[in-house]
Amino acid sequence: MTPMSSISFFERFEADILSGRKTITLRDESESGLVPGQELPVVTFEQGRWFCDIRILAVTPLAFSELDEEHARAENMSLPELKLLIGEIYPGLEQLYLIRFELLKG
Ligand SMILES: CC(=O)Nc1ccn([C@@H]2O[C@H](CO)[C@@H](O)[C@H]2O)c(=O)n1
Repeated sequence: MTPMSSISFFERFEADILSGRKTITLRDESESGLVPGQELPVVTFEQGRWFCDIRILAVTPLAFSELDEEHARAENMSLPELKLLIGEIYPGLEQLYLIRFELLKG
């Protein structure tokens, strides 16, 4: 598999990521190949516009049914909001991957 050289986020999460309020993302298997320590550019899903770089801290399999308040907090949303959102992005998908990251400054 070709290593991912950037990661995209919906534009509406840009402010949360830049302020450090959002420190995880939940993705499907296609984005699970990221490696801890890897640094990569972050672009908007809509326009492909760069807005920061992040360092990957951990990639862990996580079932939809295991989502809890702590995950929601790290997404800066409530657990019901998070479950609704994941259900919209990945309808019916049980196997998710929890990606923890930190914002690289400067
Ligand atoms: C193409 C594609 O899948 N793009 C995605 C997928 C997910 N996410 C965000 O990650 C968290 C959990 O899924 C939520 O905050 C999501 O909005 C995102 O911004 N962009």
